[in-house]
Amino acid sequence: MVRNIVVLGGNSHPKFVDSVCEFLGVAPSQRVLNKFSSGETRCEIQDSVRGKDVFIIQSFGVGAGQEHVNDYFIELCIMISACKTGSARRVTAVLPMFPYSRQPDLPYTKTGAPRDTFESVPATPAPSIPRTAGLTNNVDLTDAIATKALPKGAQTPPPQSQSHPQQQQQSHHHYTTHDYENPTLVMAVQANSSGYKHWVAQAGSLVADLLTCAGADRILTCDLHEGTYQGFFDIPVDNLYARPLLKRYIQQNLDNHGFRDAVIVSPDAGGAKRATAIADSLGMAFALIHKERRPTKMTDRPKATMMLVGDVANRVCILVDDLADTASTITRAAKLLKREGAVRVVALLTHGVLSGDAIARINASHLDTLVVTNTVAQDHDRRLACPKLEVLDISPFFAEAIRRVHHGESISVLFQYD
Ligand SMILES: O=P(O)(O)OC[C@H]1O[C@H](OP(=O)(O)OP(=O)(O)O)[C@H](O)[C@@H]1O
Repeated sequence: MVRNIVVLGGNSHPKFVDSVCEFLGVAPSQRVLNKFSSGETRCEIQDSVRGKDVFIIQSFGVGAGQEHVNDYFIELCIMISACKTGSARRVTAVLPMFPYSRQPDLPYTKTGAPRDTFESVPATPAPSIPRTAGLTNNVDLTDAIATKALPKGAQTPPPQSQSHPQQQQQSHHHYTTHDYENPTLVMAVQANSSGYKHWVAQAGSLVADLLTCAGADRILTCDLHEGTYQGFFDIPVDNLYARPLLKRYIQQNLDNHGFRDAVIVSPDAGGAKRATAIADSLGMAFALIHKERRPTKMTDRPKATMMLVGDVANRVCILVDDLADTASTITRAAKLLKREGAVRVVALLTHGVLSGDAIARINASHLDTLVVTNTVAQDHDRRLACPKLEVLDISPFFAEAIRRVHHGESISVLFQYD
């Protein structure tokens, strides 16, 4: 039983909140969290938080519609703010899965360096570039300067009416971060028909700022897509690892196949560090799938091919990654591994977002088993719909981390012998 602590839950993952509270030996505090008919969130904290150490748990899976992630985020901000104005001593936002940390602040080309988004057309005024004369002279200087900024001999971009249909449909498209790999969309982002380079929003920084502005004193989360995202905050961020849980799964469930003969595979270069950490600590082999996007000729458009680095023939493959959203990364990887001779493919992930038709994709894929933790709610219907899905309970880790934060104890010690 932990004293002087308040645990509140948002609407995203009530089972997780109950489970954490059970481990801590406290009851979840009472609150009203619903919506006005206009869709605005209404929050009322019904237990006193004055002078208390408050932990607000909110996760970020996808419910029936894609809009849930943003709804849950606003809920969290409002709850934080309500506790601060209710004189809480400290408010820790507990986000088992952190939204928006996957959106890079600089969109990357998969062929190398970040795209240069610091330049725009028209360019930032400089001595060699004429300044705009103001908004009252009816001259569209945007087009004039854009034309001047084009290299000699280059074609003027087509007028708006002739733009590619895909560009016109962009506002209705449900984006994934894979869109940074889609040459058509990337070209549309880089230079639209008016010659203006679209400014890509720095959503990651904004989300960090919003949580801090709402009044969060501390963040507790797990397996951030980018570990460096912690640096976006000027409050402490504790980033837990699901690694011990995933390792235990490998040791206990793949022993019949001799887990040391299995191969840990990272489905893309971005997750290689995460996957090698597990492979190294279990003394297992490692393989990497590399997405090759370089055109072979100057005139070729970039085309994705997946390349396997490592030997998987006649072996069990364990794909390790932080998350599956549309599940296309792990299903494409599973197909390649089977083609290269893998006897069984198991995917071990921290966050099973599984949005859109991910479940159908997994069911139809070469993947034999998908193991995720419950940082994102995996309801009964989803488990029924996907017989390949297994769920590991990570709530005891969070309960222990909350207890440690409350008592000012070390969090890193949790992973010392990992
Ligand atoms: O289920 P999916 O929709 O395929 O998404 C999952 C993939 O997306 C993320 O990586 P991302 O593609 O953002 O690239 P990175 O790892 O190189 O940052 C994540 O690490 C997975 O690999």
